[in-house]
Amino acid sequence: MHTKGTCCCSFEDYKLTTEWLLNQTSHRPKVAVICGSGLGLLADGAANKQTFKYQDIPHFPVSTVPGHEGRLVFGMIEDTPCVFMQGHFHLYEGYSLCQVTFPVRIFKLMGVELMLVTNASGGICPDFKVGDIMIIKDHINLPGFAGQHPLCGPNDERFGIRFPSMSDAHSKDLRGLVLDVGVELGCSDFIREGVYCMVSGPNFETIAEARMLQVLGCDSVGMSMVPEVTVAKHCGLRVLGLSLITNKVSLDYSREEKVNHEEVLEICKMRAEVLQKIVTKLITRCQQQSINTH
Ligand SMILES: O=P(O)(O)O[C@H]1O[C@H](CO)[C@@H](O)[C@H]1O
Ligand SMILES: Nc1nc2[nH]cnc2c(=O)[nH]1
Repeated sequence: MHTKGTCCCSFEDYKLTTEWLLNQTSHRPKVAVICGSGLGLLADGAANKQTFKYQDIPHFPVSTVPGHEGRLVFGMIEDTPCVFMQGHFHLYEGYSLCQVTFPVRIFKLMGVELMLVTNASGGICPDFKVGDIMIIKDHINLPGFAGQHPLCGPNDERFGIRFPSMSDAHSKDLRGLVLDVGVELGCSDFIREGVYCMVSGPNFETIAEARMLQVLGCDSVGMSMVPEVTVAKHCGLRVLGLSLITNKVSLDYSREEKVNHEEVLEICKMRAEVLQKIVTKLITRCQQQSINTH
């Protein structure tokens, strides 16, 4: 399982990792939060924390990208038991999509009902500003169009059906709730909604590629999240994605600025605190309204 580039997770692998974790912790999470680049501190608000390094968890891939700590943190947000992934996995690291999405099925087997995904992305929509938080309304699975899809291969009915619908991948109720939370926290002026496109990376877009994505209806672009959301939806989890706009994607040949990962991490640092408040309030509101259950 630690070998890169192979698609090799059996039901027994998922079960073994789940049982190992459940034997090591008394936490029984209902909500999973995947923290994107530079956003690991979303776990800081949790109480009663118990932390595992990815390298110590059987079958877990390890993080290789700066800004991804590589730790699984269990903890309570008020009365809700949660698990946070401080760092997630990418195709460009050399992992198969089976490895990239491995934790999602562990969450399912542990009893998680709701998955929140955060990430960093480049803004394509001309109205977006650096620092905006985009509620993901929908996504485009560009690698999936070329056969790089986490559900390719034999379907395991214990997780979900062969041909799952993705037309409601991103929960409408939860998207509405983020808008309400934004008003309560006084930050609705930088909360947006839009379509996220996944590319494999690791290079940032050429101008021609960025223009193509704009024509396709993409509001932002990044290198993650879509495989995890697809696998989560396949196995019946509710999903909400929040993408921090860390840079404006160049659509113009006369523009001199070039994006880099350090700048991405800098913007994440600037907005992590407010994102943490949104995530915490959202989880609390879900608990109050019991909308994290089906
Ligand atoms: O999607 P996350 O991992 O948050 O980060 C985004 O930022 C990194 C590039 O700077 C890439 O990993 C891209 O996907
Ligand atoms: N592909 C891509 N990923 C990003 N992650 C953060 N910014 C960007 C971007 O501009 N393009």
